[in-house]
Amino acid sequence: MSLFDPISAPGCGCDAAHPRLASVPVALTNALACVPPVTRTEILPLHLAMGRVLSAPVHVQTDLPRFDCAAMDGYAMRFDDASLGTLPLCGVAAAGQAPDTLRPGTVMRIFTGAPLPHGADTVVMQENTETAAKDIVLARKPVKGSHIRRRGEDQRTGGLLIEARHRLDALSIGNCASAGVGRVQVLCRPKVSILVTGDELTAPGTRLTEAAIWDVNGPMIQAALTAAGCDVVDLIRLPDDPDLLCAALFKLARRNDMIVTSGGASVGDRDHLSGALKNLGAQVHVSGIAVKPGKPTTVASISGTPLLALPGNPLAAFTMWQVFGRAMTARLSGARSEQAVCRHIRITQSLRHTPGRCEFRPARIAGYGPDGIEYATCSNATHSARLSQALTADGFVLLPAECDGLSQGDMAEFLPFQ
Ligand SMILES: Nc1nc2c(c(=O)[nH]1)N[C@H]1C(S)=C(S)[C@@H](COP(=O)(O)OP(=O)(O)OC[C@H]3O[C@@H](n4cnc5c(N)ncnc54)[C@H](O)[C@@H]3O)O[C@H]1N2
Ligand code: MOO
Repeated sequence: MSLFDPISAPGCGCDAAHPRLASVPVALTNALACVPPVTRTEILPLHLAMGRVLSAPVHVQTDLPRFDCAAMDGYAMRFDDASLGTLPLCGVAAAGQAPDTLRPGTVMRIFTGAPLPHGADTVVMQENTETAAKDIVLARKPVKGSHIRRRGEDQRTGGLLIEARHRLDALSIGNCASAGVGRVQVLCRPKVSILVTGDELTAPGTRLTEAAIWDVNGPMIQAALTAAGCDVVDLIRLPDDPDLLCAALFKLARRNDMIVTSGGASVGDRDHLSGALKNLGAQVHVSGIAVKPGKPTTVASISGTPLLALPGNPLAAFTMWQVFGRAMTARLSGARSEQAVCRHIRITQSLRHTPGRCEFRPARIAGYGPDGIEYATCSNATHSARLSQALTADGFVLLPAECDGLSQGDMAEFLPFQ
Protein backbone atom coordinates (compact mmCIF):
# COMPACT_ATOMS: atom_id res chain seq x y z
CA MET A 1 0.00 0.00 0.00
CA SER A 2 1.29 3.49 -0.79
CA LEU A 3 0.56 6.62 1.16
CA PHE A 4 -1.77 7.65 -1.63
CA ASP A 5 -4.05 4.66 -1.05
CA PRO A 6 -7.01 5.29 1.20
CA ILE A 7 -6.73 3.80 4.67
CA SER A 8 -9.68 1.64 3.67
CA ALA A 9 -7.71 -0.03 0.87
CA PRO A 10 -7.53 -3.80 1.21
CA GLY A 11 -4.30 -4.92 2.82
CA CYS A 12 -3.47 -1.71 4.66
CA GLY A 13 -1.44 -3.87 7.02
CA CYS A 14 -3.54 -3.70 10.19
CA ASP A 15 -4.62 -7.33 9.97
CA ALA A 16 -1.17 -8.71 9.35
CA ALA A 17 0.47 -6.91 12.24
CA HIS A 18 -2.27 -7.79 14.74
CA PRO A 19 -3.97 -11.02 13.78
CA ARG A 20 -6.42 -10.78 16.70
CA LEU A 21 -7.37 -7.18 16.03
CA ALA A 22 -9.70 -6.16 13.20
CA SER A 23 -8.57 -3.58 10.66
CA VAL A 24 -10.55 -0.32 10.67
CA PRO A 25 -12.44 -1.09 7.43
CA VAL A 26 -13.36 -4.61 8.52
CA ALA A 27 -14.44 -3.36 11.96
CA LEU A 28 -16.51 -0.60 10.37
CA THR A 29 -18.26 -3.00 8.01
CA ASN A 30 -19.05 -5.38 10.88
CA ALA A 31 -20.21 -2.54 13.11
CA LEU A 32 -22.56 -1.09 10.51
CA ALA A 33 -24.00 -4.50 9.70
CA CYS A 34 -25.42 -4.77 13.22
CA VAL A 35 -27.19 -1.39 13.19
CA PRO A 36 -30.85 -1.51 12.14
CA PRO A 37 -32.10 1.93 10.99
CA VAL A 38 -35.09 3.27 12.95
CA THR A 39 -38.45 2.79 11.25
CA ARG A 40 -40.78 4.70 13.63
CA THR A 41 -42.17 7.84 12.01
CA GLU A 42 -43.89 11.04 13.12
CA ILE A 43 -45.31 14.12 11.43
CA LEU A 44 -43.79 17.47 12.37
CA PRO A 45 -44.43 21.10 11.48
CA LEU A 46 -41.65 22.32 9.22
CA HIS A 47 -40.15 24.69 11.81
CA LEU A 48 -39.49 21.76 14.18
CA ALA A 49 -37.99 19.48 11.54
CA MET A 50 -34.40 20.80 11.38
CA GLY A 51 -31.94 17.88 11.35
CA ARG A 52 -34.66 15.27 11.00
CA VAL A 53 -34.66 12.54 8.34
CA LEU A 54 -37.56 12.46 5.86
CA SER A 55 -39.39 9.13 5.90
CA ALA A 56 -41.42 10.04 2.81
CA PRO A 57 -40.54 12.11 -0.26
CA VAL A 58 -41.64 15.74 -0.49
CA HIS A 59 -43.65 16.76 -3.57
CA VAL A 60 -44.29 20.24 -4.91
CA GLN A 61 -47.77 21.57 -4.07
CA THR A 62 -48.01 24.27 -6.78
CA ASP A 63 -46.11 25.45 -9.83
CA LEU A 64 -43.11 27.57 -8.88
CA PRO A 65 -43.34 30.45 -9.58
CA ARG A 66 -47.10 30.21 -9.18
CA PHE A 67 -47.69 32.85 -11.88
CA ASP A 68 -45.71 34.88 -14.40
CA CYS A 69 -44.18 37.75 -12.46
CA ALA A 70 -41.64 40.56 -12.69
CA ALA A 71 -37.99 39.74 -12.01
CA MET A 72 -37.03 43.44 -11.76
CA ASP A 73 -38.45 46.77 -10.61
CA GLY A 74 -39.50 48.73 -13.71
CA TYR A 75 -42.38 48.87 -16.15
CA ALA A 76 -44.63 46.20 -17.64
CA MET A 77 -45.49 46.70 -21.31
CA ARG A 78 -46.49 45.07 -24.55
CA PHE A 79 -43.38 44.50 -26.65
CA ASP A 80 -45.22 45.61 -29.79
CA ASP A 81 -45.67 49.08 -28.23
CA ALA A 82 -41.90 49.57 -27.93
CA SER A 83 -41.76 51.32 -31.32
CA LEU A 84 -43.78 54.19 -29.80
CA GLY A 85 -40.70 55.14 -27.72
CA THR A 86 -42.72 57.18 -25.21
CA LEU A 87 -45.58 55.54 -23.34
CA PRO A 88 -48.02 56.91 -20.74
CA LEU A 89 -47.80 55.44 -17.24
CA CYS A 90 -51.11 53.86 -16.20
CA GLY A 91 -51.32 51.95 -12.93
CA VAL A 92 -49.12 50.04 -10.52
CA ALA A 93 -48.53 46.27 -10.09
CA ALA A 94 -47.10 45.26 -6.72
CA ALA A 95 -46.23 41.90 -5.14
CA GLY A 96 -49.25 40.47 -3.35
CA GLN A 97 -51.79 42.26 -5.60
CA ALA A 98 -53.98 40.39 -8.08
CA PRO A 99 -53.01 41.44 -11.63
CA ASP A 100 -54.89 44.20 -13.54
CA THR A 101 -55.11 44.48 -17.31
CA LEU A 102 -52.54 46.63 -19.11
CA ARG A 103 -54.19 49.05 -21.53
CA PRO A 104 -52.67 48.86 -25.05
CA GLY A 105 -50.18 51.65 -25.74
CA THR A 106 -49.41 52.24 -22.03
CA VAL A 107 -46.94 50.93 -19.42
CA MET A 108 -47.64 49.94 -15.84
CA ARG A 109 -45.25 50.50 -12.91
CA ILE A 110 -44.23 47.05 -11.65
CA PHE A 111 -42.17 45.80 -8.73
CA THR A 112 -40.13 42.61 -8.38
CA GLY A 113 -42.37 39.62 -7.68
CA ALA A 114 -45.60 41.32 -8.78
CA PRO A 115 -47.89 39.19 -11.01
CA LEU A 116 -47.54 40.29 -14.61
CA PRO A 117 -50.57 42.40 -15.69
CA HIS A 118 -52.87 40.74 -18.25
CA GLY A 119 -51.75 41.77 -21.72
CA ALA A 120 -48.15 42.58 -20.75
CA ASP A 121 -45.38 40.43 -22.20
CA THR A 122 -42.20 42.34 -21.31
CA VAL A 123 -40.72 44.10 -18.29
CA VAL A 124 -38.28 46.99 -18.75
CA MET A 125 -35.86 47.73 -15.92
CA GLN A 126 -36.39 51.23 -14.58
CA GLU A 127 -32.67 51.98 -15.17
CA ASN A 128 -33.37 51.65 -18.94
CA THR A 129 -36.08 54.33 -18.93
CA GLU A 130 -36.49 58.04 -18.30
CA THR A 131 -39.59 59.69 -16.91
CA ALA A 132 -41.13 62.75 -18.58
CA ALA A 133 -44.22 64.13 -16.78
CA LYS A 134 -46.59 61.16 -16.75
CA ASP A 135 -44.80 59.37 -19.58
CA ILE A 136 -42.02 56.82 -19.68
CA VAL A 137 -39.35 57.18 -22.34
CA LEU A 138 -37.60 53.96 -23.35
CA ALA A 139 -33.85 54.55 -23.44
CA ARG A 140 -33.39 51.53 -25.72
CA LYS A 141 -35.47 48.86 -27.37
CA PRO A 142 -36.34 46.10 -24.88
CA VAL A 143 -35.88 42.38 -25.50
CA LYS A 144 -39.25 40.69 -25.92
CA GLY A 145 -40.26 38.72 -22.81
CA SER A 146 -37.38 40.08 -20.73
CA HIS A 147 -37.29 40.21 -16.91
CA ILE A 148 -40.22 37.86 -16.43
CA ARG A 149 -40.12 34.77 -14.22
CA ARG A 150 -42.39 32.27 -15.92
CA ARG A 151 -44.97 30.16 -14.10
CA GLY A 152 -43.52 26.69 -13.32
CA GLU A 153 -40.03 27.41 -14.67
CA ASP A 154 -38.53 26.32 -11.35
CA GLN A 155 -40.83 23.45 -10.28
CA ARG A 156 -44.04 21.84 -11.56
CA THR A 157 -47.01 20.87 -9.38
CA GLY A 158 -46.67 17.30 -8.12
CA GLY A 159 -42.97 17.02 -9.00
CA LEU A 160 -40.54 15.24 -6.65
CA LEU A 161 -38.67 17.89 -4.68
CA ILE A 162 -36.73 15.91 -2.04
CA GLU A 163 -36.31 12.16 -1.76
CA ALA A 164 -37.06 10.12 1.35
CA ARG A 165 -34.17 9.59 3.82
CA HIS A 166 -32.78 13.08 3.22
CA ARG A 167 -31.71 14.87 6.42
CA LEU A 168 -33.41 18.24 6.54
CA ASP A 169 -31.20 21.31 6.81
CA ALA A 170 -31.91 25.02 6.34
CA LEU A 171 -31.70 24.69 2.56
CA SER A 172 -34.11 21.76 2.27
CA ILE A 173 -36.48 23.35 4.80
CA GLY A 174 -36.47 26.50 2.65
CA ASN A 175 -37.26 24.40 -0.40
CA CYS A 176 -40.13 22.65 1.44
CA ALA A 177 -41.54 26.05 2.40
CA SER A 178 -41.27 27.30 -1.19
CA ALA A 179 -43.19 24.23 -2.32
CA GLY A 180 -45.99 24.90 0.17
CA VAL A 181 -45.15 22.00 2.48
CA GLY A 182 -45.95 22.94 6.10
CA ARG A 183 -45.64 19.49 7.71
CA VAL A 184 -43.23 16.68 6.98
CA GLN A 185 -43.19 12.98 7.78
CA VAL A 186 -39.89 12.11 9.41
CA LEU A 187 -38.19 9.18 11.09
CA CYS A 188 -38.18 9.38 14.88
CA ARG A 189 -34.88 10.34 16.50
CA PRO A 190 -32.95 7.22 17.53
CA LYS A 191 -33.10 6.68 21.30
CA VAL A 192 -29.58 6.25 22.64
CA SER A 193 -28.30 5.90 26.20
CA ILE A 194 -24.80 6.35 27.56
CA LEU A 195 -23.20 4.20 30.22
CA VAL A 196 -19.97 5.51 31.69
CA THR A 197 -18.01 3.21 34.00
CA GLY A 198 -15.19 3.88 36.43
CA ASP A 199 -14.86 4.04 40.26
CA GLU A 200 -12.83 7.21 39.82
CA LEU A 201 -15.46 9.20 37.90
CA THR A 202 -17.44 12.15 39.23
CA ALA A 203 -19.79 14.51 37.42
CA PRO A 204 -17.99 17.68 36.28
CA GLY A 205 -18.60 20.61 38.60
CA THR A 206 -18.93 18.43 41.72
CA ARG A 207 -16.30 18.07 44.48
CA LEU A 208 -13.52 15.59 43.87
CA THR A 209 -12.35 13.12 46.50
CA GLU A 210 -8.62 12.37 46.66
CA ALA A 211 -8.30 9.98 43.69
CA ALA A 212 -11.36 11.02 41.76
CA ILE A 213 -11.41 12.63 38.32
CA TRP A 214 -14.18 14.33 36.43
CA ASP A 215 -16.12 12.35 33.88
CA VAL A 216 -15.09 13.66 30.48
CA ASN A 217 -16.58 11.04 28.20
CA GLY A 218 -20.18 11.22 29.48
CA PRO A 219 -20.75 14.88 28.55
CA MET A 220 -18.64 14.53 25.41
CA ILE A 221 -20.60 11.55 24.07
CA GLN A 222 -23.88 13.17 25.09
CA ALA A 223 -22.97 16.26 23.05
CA ALA A 224 -21.82 14.16 20.10
CA LEU A 225 -25.04 12.12 20.10
CA THR A 226 -27.16 15.25 20.29
CA ALA A 227 -25.25 16.78 17.36
CA ALA A 228 -25.81 13.53 15.45
CA GLY A 229 -29.58 13.96 15.85
CA CYS A 230 -30.09 11.30 18.54
CA ASP A 231 -32.44 11.52 21.50
CA VAL A 232 -30.19 10.91 24.52
CA VAL A 233 -32.42 9.04 26.95
CA ASP A 234 -30.04 8.37 29.86
CA LEU A 235 -26.50 9.18 30.94
CA ILE A 236 -25.65 6.67 33.67
CA ARG A 237 -22.41 6.60 35.67
CA LEU A 238 -21.50 3.31 37.30
CA PRO A 239 -18.61 2.13 39.46
CA ASP A 240 -16.49 -0.77 38.17
CA ASP A 241 -18.95 -3.45 39.27
CA PRO A 242 -19.71 -6.40 36.98
CA ASP A 243 -23.20 -7.08 38.36
CA LEU A 244 -24.29 -3.45 38.14
CA LEU A 245 -22.88 -3.28 34.61
CA CYS A 246 -24.78 -6.40 33.51
CA ALA A 247 -28.04 -5.20 35.02
CA ALA A 248 -27.70 -1.73 33.47
CA LEU A 249 -26.86 -3.07 30.00
CA PHE A 250 -29.78 -5.51 30.15
CA LYS A 251 -32.19 -2.71 31.03
CA LEU A 252 -30.80 -0.19 28.53
CA ALA A 253 -30.92 -2.70 25.68
CA ARG A 254 -34.70 -3.00 26.11
CA ARG A 255 -35.36 0.74 26.08
CA ASN A 256 -32.99 2.08 23.43
CA ASP A 257 -32.10 1.86 19.77
CA MET A 258 -28.40 1.92 20.66
CA ILE A 259 -26.10 2.04 23.70
CA VAL A 260 -22.73 3.79 23.92
CA THR A 261 -20.43 2.88 26.79
CA SER A 262 -17.14 4.32 27.96
CA GLY A 263 -14.35 2.58 29.88
CA GLY A 264 -13.76 -0.95 31.11
CA ALA A 265 -13.21 -2.14 27.55
CA SER A 266 -9.61 -3.26 27.99
CA VAL A 267 -8.06 -6.28 29.71
CA GLY A 268 -7.50 -5.18 33.33
CA ASP A 269 -9.16 -6.97 36.28
CA ARG A 270 -11.48 -4.00 36.65
CA ASP A 271 -12.46 -3.96 32.97
CA HIS A 272 -15.79 -5.78 33.09
CA LEU A 273 -17.27 -5.10 29.67
CA SER A 274 -16.31 -8.31 27.88
CA GLY A 275 -17.48 -10.42 30.87
CA ALA A 276 -20.79 -8.58 30.97
CA LEU A 277 -21.34 -9.10 27.24
CA LYS A 278 -20.65 -12.80 27.70
CA ASN A 279 -23.07 -13.08 30.64
CA LEU A 280 -25.78 -11.32 28.64
CA GLY A 281 -25.30 -13.64 25.65
CA ALA A 282 -24.46 -10.65 23.46
CA GLN A 283 -23.24 -11.09 19.90
CA VAL A 284 -19.80 -9.52 19.63
CA HIS A 285 -19.09 -8.10 16.17
CA VAL A 286 -15.85 -6.23 16.86
CA SER A 287 -13.50 -6.92 19.74
CA GLY A 288 -10.37 -4.84 19.43
CA ILE A 289 -9.19 -2.83 16.45
CA ALA A 290 -5.71 -2.34 15.00
CA VAL A 291 -5.95 1.40 15.47
CA LYS A 292 -4.29 4.01 17.64
CA PRO A 293 -5.88 5.39 19.69
CA GLY A 294 -8.84 3.14 20.37
CA LYS A 295 -7.52 -0.42 20.37
CA PRO A 296 -10.05 -1.88 22.88
CA THR A 297 -13.09 -0.52 21.00
CA THR A 298 -15.85 -3.13 20.95
CA VAL A 299 -19.11 -3.43 19.03
CA ALA A 300 -21.81 -5.90 20.06
CA SER A 301 -25.57 -6.46 20.01
CA ILE A 302 -27.56 -7.18 23.15
CA SER A 303 -30.93 -8.70 22.19
CA GLY A 304 -30.57 -6.95 18.82
CA THR A 305 -29.69 -3.53 20.28
CA PRO A 306 -26.30 -2.35 19.00
CA LEU A 307 -23.68 -1.31 21.53
CA LEU A 308 -20.57 0.75 20.83
CA ALA A 309 -18.04 0.42 23.65
CA LEU A 310 -15.51 3.24 23.58
CA PRO A 311 -12.22 3.12 25.49
CA GLY A 312 -11.97 5.15 28.70
CA ASN A 313 -9.03 7.31 27.59
CA PRO A 314 -10.79 10.48 26.43
CA LEU A 315 -8.89 11.11 23.18
CA ALA A 316 -9.35 7.44 22.26
CA ALA A 317 -13.09 7.75 23.02
CA PHE A 318 -13.35 10.93 20.90
CA THR A 319 -11.43 9.38 18.01
CA MET A 320 -13.46 6.19 17.99
CA TRP A 321 -16.67 8.25 18.20
CA GLN A 322 -15.53 10.14 15.09
CA VAL A 323 -14.74 6.94 13.20
CA PHE A 324 -17.39 4.50 14.49
CA GLY A 325 -19.97 6.52 16.44
CA ARG A 326 -20.69 8.93 13.60
CA ALA A 327 -21.10 6.13 11.05
CA MET A 328 -23.24 3.97 13.34
CA THR A 329 -25.60 6.76 14.40
CA ALA A 330 -25.89 7.97 10.80
CA ARG A 331 -27.03 4.49 9.79
CA LEU A 332 -29.32 4.26 12.83
CA SER A 333 -30.99 7.54 11.88
CA GLY A 334 -32.09 6.15 8.51
CA ALA A 335 -30.41 8.99 6.59
CA ARG A 336 -28.96 8.08 3.21
CA SER A 337 -25.21 8.18 2.55
CA GLU A 338 -23.73 10.21 5.39
CA GLN A 339 -20.36 8.54 5.22
CA ALA A 340 -17.42 10.54 6.50
CA VAL A 341 -15.31 11.67 3.56
CA CYS A 342 -11.53 11.90 3.77
CA ARG A 343 -9.49 14.27 1.63
CA HIS A 344 -5.83 14.46 0.76
CA ILE A 345 -3.52 16.97 2.40
CA ARG A 346 0.24 17.45 2.73
CA ILE A 347 1.96 17.44 6.10
CA THR A 348 4.11 20.37 7.18
CA GLN A 349 6.60 18.31 9.20
CA SER A 350 8.01 14.80 9.22
CA LEU A 351 6.10 12.39 11.48
CA ARG A 352 7.28 9.26 13.24
CA HIS A 353 4.95 6.28 13.53
CA THR A 354 5.43 2.84 15.06
CA PRO A 355 4.37 0.29 12.45
CA GLY A 356 1.55 -2.00 13.55
CA ARG A 357 -1.69 -0.13 14.11
CA CYS A 358 -2.94 2.59 11.77
CA GLU A 359 -3.10 5.90 13.56
CA PHE A 360 -5.56 8.79 13.63
CA ARG A 361 -3.46 11.77 14.68
CA PRO A 362 -5.16 15.10 15.47
CA ALA A 363 -4.08 17.73 12.94
CA ARG A 364 -4.80 21.33 12.07
CA ILE A 365 -5.17 22.65 8.54
CA ALA A 366 -2.53 25.37 8.36
CA GLY A 367 -3.17 26.73 4.87
CA TYR A 368 -2.54 25.95 1.22
CA GLY A 369 0.74 25.13 -0.50
CA PRO A 370 1.84 26.63 -3.83
CA ASP A 371 0.23 23.63 -5.58
CA GLY A 372 -3.16 24.51 -4.06
CA ILE A 373 -3.14 21.48 -1.75
CA GLU A 374 -3.89 21.97 1.94
CA TYR A 375 -1.14 21.62 4.52
CA ALA A 376 -1.76 20.09 7.95
CA THR A 377 0.32 20.33 11.11
CA CYS A 378 0.14 17.79 13.92
CA SER A 379 1.97 16.91 17.12
CA ASN A 380 4.74 14.33 17.25
CA ALA A 381 2.68 11.61 18.91
CA THR A 382 -0.92 10.76 19.77
CA HIS A 383 -1.57 10.57 23.52
CA SER A 384 -4.86 8.80 24.06
CA ALA A 385 -5.42 10.35 27.50
CA ARG A 386 -4.80 13.96 26.33
CA LEU A 387 -8.05 15.24 24.94
CA SER A 388 -6.77 18.80 24.62
CA GLN A 389 -4.49 17.54 21.81
CA ALA A 390 -7.55 17.65 19.57
CA LEU A 391 -8.83 21.02 20.75
CA THR A 392 -6.94 23.06 18.17
CA ALA A 393 -7.19 20.37 15.48
CA ASP A 394 -9.61 20.25 12.56
CA GLY A 395 -9.44 16.50 12.01
CA PHE A 396 -7.10 13.53 11.89
CA VAL A 397 -4.15 12.74 9.68
CA LEU A 398 -4.27 9.02 8.95
CA LEU A 399 -0.98 7.15 9.28
CA PRO A 400 -1.21 3.76 7.58
CA ALA A 401 -0.43 0.73 9.74
CA GLU A 402 2.80 -0.36 8.15
CA CYS A 403 4.51 3.01 7.63
CA ASP A 404 7.27 4.06 10.01
CA GLY A 405 6.71 7.73 9.38
CA LEU A 406 5.98 10.40 6.83
CA SER A 407 8.35 13.02 5.48
CA GLN A 408 7.68 16.72 5.33
CA GLY A 409 5.51 17.49 2.30
CA ASP A 410 4.19 13.91 1.95
CA MET A 411 0.53 13.53 1.15
CA ALA A 412 -1.76 11.77 3.60
CA GLU A 413 -5.47 11.24 4.10
CA PHE A 414 -7.28 13.67 6.38
CA LEU A 415 -10.57 12.94 8.15
CA PRO A 416 -12.26 16.19 9.24
CA PHE A 417 -13.96 16.32 12.67
CA GLN A 418 -17.71 16.62 12.71
N1 LIG B 1 -2.46 -4.45 29.75
C1 LIG B 1 -3.09 -3.65 28.91
N2 LIG B 1 -3.54 -2.50 29.37
C2 LIG B 1 -4.18 -1.65 28.54
C3 LIG B 1 -4.35 -2.00 27.19
C4 LIG B 1 -3.85 -3.24 26.74
O1 LIG B 1 -3.97 -3.62 25.56
N3 LIG B 1 -3.25 -4.03 27.63
N4 LIG B 1 -4.93 -1.10 26.36
C5 LIG B 1 -4.76 0.28 26.73
C6 LIG B 1 -5.50 1.11 25.85
S1 LIG B 1 -4.93 1.17 24.24
C7 LIG B 1 -6.54 1.87 26.27
S2 LIG B 1 -7.25 2.99 25.18
C8 LIG B 1 -7.04 1.83 27.62
C9 LIG B 1 -8.57 1.84 27.62
O2 LIG B 1 -9.05 0.94 28.45
P1 LIG B 1 -10.52 0.92 29.07
O3 LIG B 1 -11.52 1.13 28.02
O4 LIG B 1 -10.62 -0.31 29.85
O5 LIG B 1 -10.58 2.22 29.98
P2 LIG B 1 -10.38 2.37 31.55
O6 LIG B 1 -9.35 1.41 32.00
O7 LIG B 1 -11.69 2.31 32.16
O8 LIG B 1 -9.81 3.83 31.61
C10 LIG B 1 -8.64 4.20 30.95
C11 LIG B 1 -8.24 5.61 31.38
O9 LIG B 1 -9.23 6.54 31.03
C12 LIG B 1 -9.77 7.21 32.16
N5 LIG B 1 -11.20 7.35 31.98
C13 LIG B 1 -12.09 6.34 31.89
N6 LIG B 1 -13.32 6.81 31.72
C14 LIG B 1 -13.22 8.14 31.71
C15 LIG B 1 -14.17 9.19 31.60
N7 LIG B 1 -15.46 8.94 31.44
N8 LIG B 1 -13.73 10.46 31.65
C16 LIG B 1 -12.40 10.72 31.84
N9 LIG B 1 -11.46 9.77 31.93
C17 LIG B 1 -11.87 8.50 31.89
C18 LIG B 1 -9.44 6.32 33.33
O10 LIG B 1 -9.40 7.02 34.52
C19 LIG B 1 -8.09 5.76 32.89
O11 LIG B 1 -7.07 6.69 33.16
O12 LIG B 1 -6.53 0.71 28.29
C20 LIG B 1 -5.10 0.58 28.17
N10 LIG B 1 -4.64 -0.46 29.01
O1 MOO C 1 -6.44 2.54 22.30
MO1 MOO C 1 -5.38 3.21 23.35
O2 MOO C 1 -6.20 4.60 22.98
O3 MOO C 1 -4.14 3.13 22.04
O4 MOO C 1 -4.39 4.18 24.31
